[in-house]
Amino acid sequence: MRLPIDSPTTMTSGSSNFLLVPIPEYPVLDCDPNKNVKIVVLGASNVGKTALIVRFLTKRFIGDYEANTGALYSRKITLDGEQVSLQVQDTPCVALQDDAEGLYCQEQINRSIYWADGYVLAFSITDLSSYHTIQPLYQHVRRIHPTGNIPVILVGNKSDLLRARQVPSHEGEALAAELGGAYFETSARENHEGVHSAFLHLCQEVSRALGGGNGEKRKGGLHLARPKSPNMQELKRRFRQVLSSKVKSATAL
Ligand SMILES: Nc1nc2c(ncn2[C@@H]2O[C@H](COP(=O)(O)OP(=O)(O)OP(=O)(O)O)[C@@H](O)[C@H]2O)c(=O)[nH]1
Repeated sequence: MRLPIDSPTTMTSGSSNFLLVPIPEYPVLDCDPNKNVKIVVLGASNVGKTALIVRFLTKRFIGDYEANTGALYSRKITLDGEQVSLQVQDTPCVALQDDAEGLYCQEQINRSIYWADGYVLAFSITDLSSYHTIQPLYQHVRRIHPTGNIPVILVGNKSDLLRARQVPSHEGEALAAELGGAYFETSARENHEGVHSAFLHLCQEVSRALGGGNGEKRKGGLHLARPKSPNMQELKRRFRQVLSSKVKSATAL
């Protein structure tokens, strides 16, 4: 999902909840690379990748959507008492190929995988097929980073939709153990704390990896341009568009 951004305004229109959320951008150029945590959120369509990011960064849930084209968000956060520059890359969805072995994965996503230091692999507990994309997705990440530790968490989102559950918790836990990461069940819709704990855990893992010997090793391979993302101008343009259409419809009433 891609969101309209850059205004502190909350708007509601009809049945849809249209929340315009400011997510501040910070320059990261002056930052010690070891204090620059880069995370990418990956998963199948509609699992809540954008909702998770927005929940983590703004504590809010938004409910109006547009297919995600891959926004990059920057924040300063405090990790273990230290200021760290955090970048979170949202991505378009990945999908399994017909043989269910390989993945349809846009080049833009490959660049993001290469660029990132930590990985949120997200599925929806209400969508078994989204769970089935995780293993091939992890293999794909592994092909791009064949050596070293890969800080990763597995997130089973939409835990508020218990009646529609298709993936039992123990399957999530088992898969996470196989991938070497922690498992979190979250509801971006209903609960900030769960989402926050999940992202914070990953940030800490990345921060440790960057600070340690392994981090130094990986850093050598990670000096490349940050992935393309819609820039703030584009997001501002969209925000203005949305705002003016809301004003027009309000005037018409
Ligand atoms: N009930 C419920 N709905 C959620 C939750 N998280 C996201 N959604 C809804 O799921 C839909 C998809 O959310 P997105 O954040 O756009 O998902 P995405 O993975 O970014 O989707 P793509 O752009 O297709 O890749 C939206 O209708 C959200 O409102 C959740 O925790 N619970």
